[in-house]
Amino acid sequence: MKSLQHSPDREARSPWSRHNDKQRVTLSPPHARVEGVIRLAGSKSMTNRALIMAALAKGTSTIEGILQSDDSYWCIDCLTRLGVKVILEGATVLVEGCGGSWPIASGELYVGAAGTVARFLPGALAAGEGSWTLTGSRRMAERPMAPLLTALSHLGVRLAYERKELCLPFVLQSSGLQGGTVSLPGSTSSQFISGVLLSAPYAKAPLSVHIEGDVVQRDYVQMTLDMMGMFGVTPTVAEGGQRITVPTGGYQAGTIRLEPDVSACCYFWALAALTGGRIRIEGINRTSTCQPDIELLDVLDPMGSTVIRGEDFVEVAGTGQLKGGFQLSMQRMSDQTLTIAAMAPFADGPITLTDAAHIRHHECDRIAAVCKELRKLNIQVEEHADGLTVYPGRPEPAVLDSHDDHRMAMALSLIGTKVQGVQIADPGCVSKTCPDYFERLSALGIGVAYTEEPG
Ligand SMILES: O=C(O)C1=C[C@@H](OP(=O)(O)O)[C@@H](O)[C@H](O)C1
Ligand SMILES: C=C(OP(=O)(O)O)C(=O)O
Repeated sequence: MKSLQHSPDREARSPWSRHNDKQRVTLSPPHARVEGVIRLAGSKSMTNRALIMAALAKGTSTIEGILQSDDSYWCIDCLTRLGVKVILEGATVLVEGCGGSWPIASGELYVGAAGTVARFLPGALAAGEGSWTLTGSRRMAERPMAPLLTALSHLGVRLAYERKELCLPFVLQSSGLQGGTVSLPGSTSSQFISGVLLSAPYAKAPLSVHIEGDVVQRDYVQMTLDMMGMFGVTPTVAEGGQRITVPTGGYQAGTIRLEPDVSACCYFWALAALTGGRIRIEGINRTSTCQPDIELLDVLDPMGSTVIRGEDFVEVAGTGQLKGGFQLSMQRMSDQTLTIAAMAPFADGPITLTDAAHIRHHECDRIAAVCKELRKLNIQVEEHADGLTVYPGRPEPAVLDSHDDHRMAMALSLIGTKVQGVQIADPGCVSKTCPDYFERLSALGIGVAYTEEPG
């Protein structure tokens, strides 16, 4: 096989990762209708928010139903290196909070490829006193950090960059956060805003966050506010959501149960829609969840699937024939751009996805990457600055590059559930958020065969 253009950064794979000895996975369509009732691990976004707030809180918190993946591993690893006791019992963690004062006030912290850790930890560190070096994966060192770091320096944090200004790696030195007002944009990532908000209860005076302009995936900011409430802090939202003021006082420990990861659920609902199968996912309530990717259901429905929203489950049943011929803004659920792009060749009309320019700064340039891989399957695609148009077609077998991106691998694998001979390089990358993805596909009747790395 031709060598991969994007050699994976295996250092960012955690002990919770699997299949890093596999060069490729070959997928095959199922022999029978895909049917199943499944329960997935906790949301990545909720897990890392809960871990960080529990670590800052006063007292011991119990977090039930966490995700065990690379992103949460590196979060726990950083907190442990800061001297916080994190005890894992199955999918429950007990976190002995430090009350805002980190027991180990220096050292090196590696955030892996996790945007949530890279963007949430600096503020949390700055809430206490100390000097730490933050490093991350090759890609994380390229991903934007500037608005967050500029805001933190306005709040009194000192930052010294080791390679490139306003990027990882850097040394962060803090003697506590000032209060007052800080302005920052959310047009590249909502995580900058969440990162400042999570630290704000530890500022020396009330902190008011002024958001400049639109926020991509704004619902993740709401998730941050909702979860701050679970740890006893209630921010005030004004000016149509553009100003958020956080009282001082810090978090109180608590016991919380996390929802399943809806972003991962979406691949299984998409699988049902694509193959004419039926997948019920338990533990999720369509109306109460704070995870924005739930809106994929509102796309699968008009695309021709039946969506049943129960009290504690969501079920999708597909007909196997998808409707296309529409344009859709992905601003609120941009992590699902790749999922819809992978389904689109099987629809009966072109699908245009827009308002997702910021996903060029995710685990890879997702717009360029998905266009490139769809073209390898001989699918007609147009790349736009903020999205893409995918035309109906018959995908041909090909070896696809996952670009060291879990969502590229998970979304492109869906094509292999319809077409024989689709191969995905570096299947291990799914461990960023869903280490057991291929085992779950296999349990649902999809053919999953691995090719080992040579030598
Ligand atoms: O706050 C969060 O947990 C997330 C916010 C979003 O990032 P951006 O706002 O950077 O797009 C999303 O893509 C990511 O998977 C999780
Ligand atoms: C963009 C993503 O992750 P991160 O938290 O690293 O930004 C993602 O999971 O799709």
